Amino acid sequence: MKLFSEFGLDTKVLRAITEMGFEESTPIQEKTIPLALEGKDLIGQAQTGTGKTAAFGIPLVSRIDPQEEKIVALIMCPTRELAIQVAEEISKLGRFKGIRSLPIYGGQDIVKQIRALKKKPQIIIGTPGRLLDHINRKTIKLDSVNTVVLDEADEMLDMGFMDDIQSILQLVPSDRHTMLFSATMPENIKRLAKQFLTEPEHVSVIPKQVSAPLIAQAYIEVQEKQKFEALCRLLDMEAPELAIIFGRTKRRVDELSEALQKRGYSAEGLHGDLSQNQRDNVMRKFRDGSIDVLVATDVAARGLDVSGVTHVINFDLPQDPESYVHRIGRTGRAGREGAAWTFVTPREIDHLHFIERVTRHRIARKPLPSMAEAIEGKQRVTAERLIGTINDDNYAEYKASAIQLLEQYDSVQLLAAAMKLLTGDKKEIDIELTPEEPLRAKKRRPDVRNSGRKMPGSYVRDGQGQGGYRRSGDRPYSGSGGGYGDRGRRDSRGGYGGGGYSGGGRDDRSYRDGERAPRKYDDANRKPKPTNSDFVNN
Ligand SMILES: Nc1ncnc2c1ncn2[C@@H]1O[C@H](COP(=O)(O)OP(=O)(O)OP(=O)(O)O)[C@@H](O)[C@H]1O
Ligand SMILES: [Mg+2]
Repeated sequence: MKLFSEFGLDTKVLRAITEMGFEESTPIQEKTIPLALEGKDLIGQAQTGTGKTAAFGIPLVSRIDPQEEKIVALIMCPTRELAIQVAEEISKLGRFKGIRSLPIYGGQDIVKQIRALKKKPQIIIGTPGRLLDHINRKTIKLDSVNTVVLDEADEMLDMGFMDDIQSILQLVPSDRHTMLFSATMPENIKRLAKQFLTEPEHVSVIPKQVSAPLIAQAYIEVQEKQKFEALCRLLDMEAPELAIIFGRTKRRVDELSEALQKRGYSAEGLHGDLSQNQRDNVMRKFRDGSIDVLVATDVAARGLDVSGVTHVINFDLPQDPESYVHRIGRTGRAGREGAAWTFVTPREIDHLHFIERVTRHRIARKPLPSMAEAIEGKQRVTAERLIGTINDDNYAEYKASAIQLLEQYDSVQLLAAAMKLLTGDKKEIDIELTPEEPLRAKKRRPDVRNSGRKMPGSYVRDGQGQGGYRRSGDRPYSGSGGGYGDRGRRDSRGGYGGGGYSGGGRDDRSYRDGERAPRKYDDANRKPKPTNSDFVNN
């Protein structure tokens, strides 16, 4: 592994990298940074959570002159949350060099964005729809842009952004430097690359061998009606530090987050029908740990990076294998371990096997956690909280009443009652969710093992990656259950005030969660590929 100090980077950029806690480059960074520093066009593919953002971000900020008063770089992302997150990382990287960057996304007050644009950012990070709005209003001009990055390009095309991306790229001078990152390389991405990239270098670090996965994958077979109880037991047993739970539809996400709250969990929902303010708030709370559970549609499946996410739970099976890989890739990032659990109803087992075949990874079957395991988990966490409070030594004012109580009651009795209170147990509250229909494969799945299809590979970690690029001072994730109240390092990304009203609203396309445009692949040579239309929501 190459150290960042060995790339010959500007000292200010290197300082920023060091302050972010990075020492060693990840494989995609090692390959991409030297090429991009030279201005070579490239197509990058690497597993989830392996630092693709810094792979393009570092050379990007390195090549920009802080004196520049025009927009010289443009980064396009599929979702608003991702635009905000990438902007945050770019701003950290460019901080000491004095680089100005700005996220531009739908749902945020356009007047506020226009005001921010007056501060002359050099880098714009945006979703295609809103970017085009600004271009049409002439509040963003692209004639000085010399670098373009397309992050999650395949997802942007799947969302129907092809026309917007093409219109935008046609406005950027053609002697630019272009970098395209994509999890998969379907024909439409190849075509886009051919049209807009110049002799691109293809940088792919997707190991073929399945070994030493950092994400432990398991599934539980469960009836639709039992899913919620199963979820509560799983959360109790595993005691995640932070968890993301994926539901199939917006209604599902709303019902599920509400139900979890009723049962005493600290959970909130995220989907495309919420206002931008609500979305920003939920993400902020999740990032700073004021909620432990994020319930989301696939809008959160791609790219989101929140440190401390130890668990991903697929409450509903995802539509396709790609979605599965991206969803579970929200954990097990940057050399850390993670756990991914998937609920499968009996009628969906075939679909699960299909996902296993495409991802070339066996998903272990696990039994439904027993009531005893759930209780044990919950009590362990409660005990840890109590002990943590003792260690903090900040409870003197409670001592007098404790002594008084001990005169009247037995100590075990008292402590047991206090623990019951602390667990916040609300098992007695009945919950009923609207059932979702099972996902089923309509016809026999083709064997796609030999289709040459490239999956983003969190499931195919190369064993050596383990810990190879852990941040300095990081503590490895210590198995399930541990560390309640010990949030470890947590990015305090926040501070992105969402505006009120949404302007042009073109981006709304990106948030049709659960009803995304069907994927189109027209490469005659490819083996049949799953498309959403292959599955029936019957
Ligand atoms: N060299 C490094 N050393 C340690 N941590 C790193 C390094 N590079 C990036 N990271 C951290 O790793 C995490 C994942 O990075 P990033 O979000 O860029 O991954 P990604 O490859 O884009 O994943 P996805 O495919 O899910 O979008 C981030 O928290 C980032 O700060
Ligand atoms: Mg990413």
